[in-house]
Amino acid sequence: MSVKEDKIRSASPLRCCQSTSMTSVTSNGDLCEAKNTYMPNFGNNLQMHNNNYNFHGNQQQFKKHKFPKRPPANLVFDDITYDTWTWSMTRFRREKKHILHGVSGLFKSGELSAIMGPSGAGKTTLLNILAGYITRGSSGTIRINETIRNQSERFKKLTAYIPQEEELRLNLTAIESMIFAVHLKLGYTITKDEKISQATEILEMLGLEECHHTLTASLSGGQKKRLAIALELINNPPLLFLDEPTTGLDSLSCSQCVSLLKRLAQEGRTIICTIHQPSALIFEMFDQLYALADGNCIFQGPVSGLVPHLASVGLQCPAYHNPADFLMEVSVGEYDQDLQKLASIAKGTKHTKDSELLAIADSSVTEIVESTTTKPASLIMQFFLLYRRNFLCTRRNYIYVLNRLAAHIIIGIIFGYLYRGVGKGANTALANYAYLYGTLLLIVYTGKMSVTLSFPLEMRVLKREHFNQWYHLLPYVLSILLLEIPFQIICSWSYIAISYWLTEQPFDFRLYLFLLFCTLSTLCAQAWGYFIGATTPIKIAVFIGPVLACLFSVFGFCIRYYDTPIMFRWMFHISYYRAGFQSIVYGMYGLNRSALECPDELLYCHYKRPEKIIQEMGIDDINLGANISLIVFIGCLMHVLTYISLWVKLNKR
Ligand SMILES: Nc1ncnc2c1ncn2[C@@H]1O[C@H](COP(=O)(O)OP(=O)(O)OP(=O)(O)O)[C@@H](O)[C@H]1O
Repeated sequence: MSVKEDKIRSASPLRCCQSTSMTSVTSNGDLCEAKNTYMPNFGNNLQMHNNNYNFHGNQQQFKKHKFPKRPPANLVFDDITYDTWTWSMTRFRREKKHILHGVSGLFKSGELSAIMGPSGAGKTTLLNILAGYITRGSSGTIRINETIRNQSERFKKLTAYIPQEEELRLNLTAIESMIFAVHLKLGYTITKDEKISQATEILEMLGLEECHHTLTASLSGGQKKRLAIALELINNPPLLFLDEPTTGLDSLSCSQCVSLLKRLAQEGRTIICTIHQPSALIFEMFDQLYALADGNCIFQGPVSGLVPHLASVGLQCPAYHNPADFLMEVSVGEYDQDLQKLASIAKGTKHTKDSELLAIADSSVTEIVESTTTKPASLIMQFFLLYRRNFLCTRRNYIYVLNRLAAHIIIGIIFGYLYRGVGKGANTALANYAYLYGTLLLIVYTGKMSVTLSFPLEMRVLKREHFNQWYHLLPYVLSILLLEIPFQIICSWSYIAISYWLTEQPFDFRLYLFLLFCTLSTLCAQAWGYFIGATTPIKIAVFIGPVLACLFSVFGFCIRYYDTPIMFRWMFHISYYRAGFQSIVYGMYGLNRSALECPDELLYCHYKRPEKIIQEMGIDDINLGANISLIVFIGCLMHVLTYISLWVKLNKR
């Protein structure tokens, strides 16, 4: 190292990080040794990073794509607390847990700010509260410029939140994801060509031009992260929150990601992210630092001020030490420092921050909201876009689709073969009874379980997209249902077509009754599946679904109404399975069906007269209309309950 370089290093405010790597990236993304790039002050360091972390030469693109200028949105928060209740396994009682202890601070527009602290310090919790992603359990005030933030839509329009797991649609390519997002977010405000060129430009700006046609599932961790950012940049929000954007990335992708965020901040956005333990190089790229320990703020200010601040309280950062690591060590108590004291010193600096804030000329929130001329898609357009997107994803996932269809066809052949010809004979009436039960059980299971298991996975993407104002809940739910319902009907009918024919059931109006009740029952089960999937964690959903199906299937098949203990008779009345099954059996053997065939070699056929079956099963006086109403009512009720629970989950966090 030259004497000159040595001098430069010792002049750096982060002089304890002399071990900083000097590697950089060329325009084609290769790692190489940096030449004369280390700058002694933070303003110039940015220059260094801009030179080093050039996303495949997309600097020009960064300049080319101009987002409309929006007024600055500064975020000020005061006395934020967050409490939650936990269950103590040792004391067997609920206990209140204080996670944030009245933290205050300021994040300014045009700056890239980091919330740092050891694991469990409350970083994600604070970020979520500031972003509005968590509302319950917290207190304190959050202001955007001078306006106190509440849960109204206009504040949500100003922010974008990117969770740690990006939660992207894995079956779409990068450009498809962008184009759907552009359509949803910008509606009819710009032409289709403008939308496509905007999507392309943003992707190029973020160094994803090579990945236009790559499925999101195949993107690398860093590319996924950049795609998640690109998707949220479309409507140009002035405030961007990112939860651990660098976690899981290698050092190169990490630097690219932070460098990108820095550039976005320099365009006037307020960018806040949590970060775990950055390298010295990445640490330097942040403008502001907000350090947390045990739910208290122990430092807030420019990154360059950290080492001098710690030194002023007697915590000398050792030479050759990354200040970010040093901060972590202090935060976990390795230097026996009283963290409460650090917290109270940090609180003392708050007044300076307030006066600083007053000095920044603020625009009102209304002005910021009105600074964009774009309007999102209408509800109907949202529905069609989401429907198209789901259709595309389902088509791409054709293995799953084919498996589901094939399973119904194969089981139809197996069941049909096992029970072949049982539909017409008097001596096989009980076997037919078992076939009818098995058929209903199968389509109830497949209808329910296919969505019970897939819906919890949907929830995470739904949460991110809905929170970031991509669409409303109603078009989303309708777009899912109107794709899933026809598919389930096709699957059930494929099974029925094969097994009904093989078992030689009557081909008259009874076929239509059979189809009607099978279809209603499978759709009602599907509605239950959505409800269970939307309200319970996946581990519970996998057994709750089958248990409920088994429980309700007992009524009507294994046990008659009059044999059921009085205390359980209500289950008879609300069981859609019972209603479906009894109606199917009634349709098969009631309604004046003529005598069943009794083979010549048999002297006596107990069920030659079909009404005997329904009399013995105690279903000779059922009301088909009432059963249809019950199944339809329960199906609709479940959809309404699913909608309400989703709404609560998305809006009352
Ligand atoms: N809903 C909750 N119920 C119980 N405890 C919670 C809840 N949310 C957060 N916590 C607790 O609050 C503390 C802070 O959590 P948080 O996720 O904010 O930490 P963090 O600093 O982001 O940690 P990490 O870096 O490991 O992600 C942790 O001890 C966590 O267990």
